[in-house]
Amino acid sequence: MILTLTLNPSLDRTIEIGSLTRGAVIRAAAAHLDPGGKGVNVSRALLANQVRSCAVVPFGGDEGRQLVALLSAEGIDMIPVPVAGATRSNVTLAEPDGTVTKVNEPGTALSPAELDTLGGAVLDAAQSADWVVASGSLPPGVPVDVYADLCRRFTAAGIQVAVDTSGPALVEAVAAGPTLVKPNREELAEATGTPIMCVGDVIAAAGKLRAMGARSVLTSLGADGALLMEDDQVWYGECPVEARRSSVGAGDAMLAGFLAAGARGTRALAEGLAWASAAVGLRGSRMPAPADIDRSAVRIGAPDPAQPLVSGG
Ligand SMILES: Nc1ncnc2c1ncn2[C@@H]1O[C@H](COP(=O)(O)OP(=O)(O)OP(=O)(O)O)[C@@H](O)[C@H]1O
Ligand SMILES: O=P(O)(O)OC[C@@]1(O)O[C@H](CO)[C@@H](O)[C@@H]1O
Repeated sequence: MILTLTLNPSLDRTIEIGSLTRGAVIRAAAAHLDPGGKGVNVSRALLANQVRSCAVVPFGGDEGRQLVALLSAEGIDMIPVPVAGATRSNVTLAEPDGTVTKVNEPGTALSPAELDTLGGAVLDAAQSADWVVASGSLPPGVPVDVYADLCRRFTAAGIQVAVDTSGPALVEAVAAGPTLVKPNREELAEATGTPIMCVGDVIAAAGKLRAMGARSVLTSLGADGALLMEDDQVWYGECPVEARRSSVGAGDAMLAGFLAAGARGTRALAEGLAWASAAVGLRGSRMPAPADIDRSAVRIGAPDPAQPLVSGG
């Protein structure tokens, strides 16, 4: 079972527009409301593909109750933890060519008592877990080493830990020796303080994260695919998408597919790429089901360090 923790979940509202014009009144073509948050999405993707997962989710206010209702409607196995602050709403403006502009609220602070309750829920549920996935941003007021602390506890107990976050929380978590981290290009560049313009830069930066403590580094690179570094091996892969609709949640789908396929080597990398590309072809932050996933377009091989990264970085 894969347990996910999302300290900062969200209601994800995706609004489909023709084009983004600042200062204008834009008449939306359609709108979608999805349950969101990075760990939540990992659990949603796993559920959609019949892989056992449980999501620990703080929720507050009418928005939090709506989040829990949406997750219940999807059949998510979850441990909802009531908190005082209202669950945030994040808005995506999606254009016909797949370009997305995203506005994420900071979320509301968690009190030390609420954080303790969440930590206890995770520790209890982790007793029957193979993996713990700590994923997403931290709400205001949460100590930056919260993922690192959980990482130390679980690795000491022999439970594998995956972390997908950014900034100081990622740097702190890496130092705690997680089994796996899943930064995107920008998060990797920020964590290592190195510009990332080509595949060789990704390899060097992922090597820095391993030297800092991470055991495996799965770096997602948007339209440029992904690079996996584990032990002394490196693989690069890509999976073109015919019709981009929304890349929101594609990294979460990648992590879910990678974990579902055993979280090591080219088979897991290929599955992560296939799930991620499927997510890009779906509206909003929908997670792919088996019927959405096409593995035939996945290409895996040795990286070419000189290959430039062409998607936005
Ligand atoms: N335009 C695209 N074409 C093909 N694949 C894409 C595209 N955008 C994203 N992907 C796939 O999705 C994966 C994750 O994308 P990205 O690197 O943007 O992750 P992310 O920033 O963590 O996403 P999110 O935080 O929204 O989950 C990529 O590694 C790639 O496999
Ligand atoms: O603010 P964070 O936690 O970094 O990201 C939150 C978020 O953008 O991540 C998911 C996509 O990965 C969305 O469901 C959600 O809105």
